[in-house]
Amino acid sequence: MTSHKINIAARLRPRLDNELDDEGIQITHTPGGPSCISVPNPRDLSQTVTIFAYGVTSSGKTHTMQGTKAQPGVIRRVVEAMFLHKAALQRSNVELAVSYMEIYKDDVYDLFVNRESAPKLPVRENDAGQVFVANLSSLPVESVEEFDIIYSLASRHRSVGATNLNRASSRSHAVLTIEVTMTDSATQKTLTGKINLVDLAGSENNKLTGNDPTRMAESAAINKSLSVLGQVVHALNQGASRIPYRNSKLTRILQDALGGSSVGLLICNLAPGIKFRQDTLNTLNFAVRTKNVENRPVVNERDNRPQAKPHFAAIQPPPPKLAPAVLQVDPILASRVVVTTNAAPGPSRRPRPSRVPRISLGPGLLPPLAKTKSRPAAIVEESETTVQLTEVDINERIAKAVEAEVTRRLKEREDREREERTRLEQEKENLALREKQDDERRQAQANSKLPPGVLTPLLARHRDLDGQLRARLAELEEKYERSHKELQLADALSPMSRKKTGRAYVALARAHSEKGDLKVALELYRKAETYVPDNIKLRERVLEIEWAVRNGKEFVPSPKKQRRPRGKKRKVATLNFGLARGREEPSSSSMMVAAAASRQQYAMGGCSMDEGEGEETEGEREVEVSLLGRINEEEYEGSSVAVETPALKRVRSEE
Ligand SMILES: Nc1ncnc2c1ncn2[C@@H]1O[C@H](COP(=O)(O)OP(=O)(O)OP(=O)(O)O)[C@@H](O)[C@H]1O
Repeated sequence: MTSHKINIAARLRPRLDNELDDEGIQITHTPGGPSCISVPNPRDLSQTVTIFAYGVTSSGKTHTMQGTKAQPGVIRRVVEAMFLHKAALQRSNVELAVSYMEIYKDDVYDLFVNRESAPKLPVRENDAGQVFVANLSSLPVESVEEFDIIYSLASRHRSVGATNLNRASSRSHAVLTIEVTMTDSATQKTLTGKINLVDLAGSENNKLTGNDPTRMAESAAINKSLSVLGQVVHALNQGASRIPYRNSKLTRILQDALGGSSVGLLICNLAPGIKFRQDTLNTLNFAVRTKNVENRPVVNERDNRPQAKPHFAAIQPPPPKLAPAVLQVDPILASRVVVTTNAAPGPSRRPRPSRVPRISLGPGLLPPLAKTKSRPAAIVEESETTVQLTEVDINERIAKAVEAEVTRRLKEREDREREERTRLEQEKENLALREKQDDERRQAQANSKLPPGVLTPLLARHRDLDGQLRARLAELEEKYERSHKELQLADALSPMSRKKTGRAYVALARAHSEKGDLKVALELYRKAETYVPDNIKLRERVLEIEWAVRNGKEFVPSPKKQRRPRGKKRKVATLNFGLARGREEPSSSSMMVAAAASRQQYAMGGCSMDEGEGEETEGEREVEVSLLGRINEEEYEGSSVAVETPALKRVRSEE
């Protein structure tokens, strides 16, 4: 099914005899072209033209806008043209003023102010919905030469940096605005307008530009703002209900040039070469999308003559006297909204919501003509009845609406102020409460403090204990490691070898203990224990030495008996040797000899054994036998010392 759009026609009746020609509506007919009905809109005080240069970095945007002395750029040419035009206008007084700003990393700076001292300027919106940069200086210029001086000085303040692609790359978006005020001396009408000349920073690929961290940060801000610019254009083309102008300062400032009431011109700067192919495509795509953005330019005219008298003033009673506040805003609200029709062929777009905040209409106020198309039935009816109203009625209604609006705004302001006061009071209370809590906490801390001098010794003791504990742990670990290894070794040995090793350790330990080297002796005794774990005497010796070491006491081993001459010992040892070799069942006497010999050997190893004559007990004997078993004389040769014990004597005498 094909769709048809509704065609719209407008018919303006001629003025009646008693109506003044106040030029409230102007119609322009172009033969064969579109006709235009325009109504002045005091809410939009500027007729604006915006020219902006767009393209990848190093594509020639600055060259296009700024140019050189030999090849002047767009800015110089525009100013020249304006002054030429000014000179041609004999009857009018034309004034030009220039402002110049840059948007660097999404902050706005005045380029007429020295960069070091330039503050960030806020972007604001006035009551009529127009966006402006607050505190931006505007300098009047009288000639092209004067402009040249001002402009070249200000351009030096612009943020420029070297990249791989451009040794003088603009790091900011620059917006130069020329405001024109033209007053016709004869008619006292003032026309205002302005032209924005924008040198955008170029989109950047950090790989190609080789940016350092500073440049990267700038590049991120540039790319982000350009991306928002693309989103704005896209949203405008889609007829979106929300246009993201506020997402960057660039789009916010250029709001009027993008879907607003200004005439726009986009210059696409393209860089040659294959490395810019994708950027060229991007730029051209952006241009195609921007081409579809519709702006609604208006003529801005202000009438400086005294206000025309209201119609039917002679026959109607005077309008009611309004409050002073109402009278102040009356001229603004008495105007009507802009209605611009364009009969040019082409696809019509969905209506976009106006960016300009409109004053809410009170009951009885005539709805604007532009809205009649989509008004609900109730409003349509009302508008039909209001056709019969006189000018006085209309003024009365307007006055009432204004009054209502002013009251509403005042109330709103009061509410806001009240909220702010409440918030501040609440904050104060919170602060006081927090301070009180802090004080209480501090007080509690102070009260809970220990008396001076108590904590220090405790801590010191704690530190000492800590150190002791750590040392003990290290010692235990080391011991465990060692004993573990020793145990493994002991397990691997045959019983005989274990005994031999045990004896060797005992002998060494004894030697050290005699030298007074108790710690080493203790270690060696412990090692010996690993190999002969069941020896009670050995255990006792270990405990004794441990105690002596722990308490710093001297350890006095039991005194050694006088050693027997070597020959004698050999004799005994030979006897024992015979026993061992023969593997005979030992007789009780030979057992005694073995026991006696073993006792000698053990004593030589250093264990505390009773070596006193005739003092040998049954228990000792058992220990000796169990520890040493059969003695192999050769094992002890060289280190053994024979002692003539009473038991040995007995054995001898029996033999
Ligand atoms: N039409 C041109 N004729 C001769 N030289 C040009 C032209 N356009 C650009 N250039 C040269 O190319 C270089 C880059 O140009 P320019 O600085 O204007 O690029 P840009 O797009 O502003 O870059 P950026 O975004 O990095 O600021 C400059 O040296 C400039 O003189």
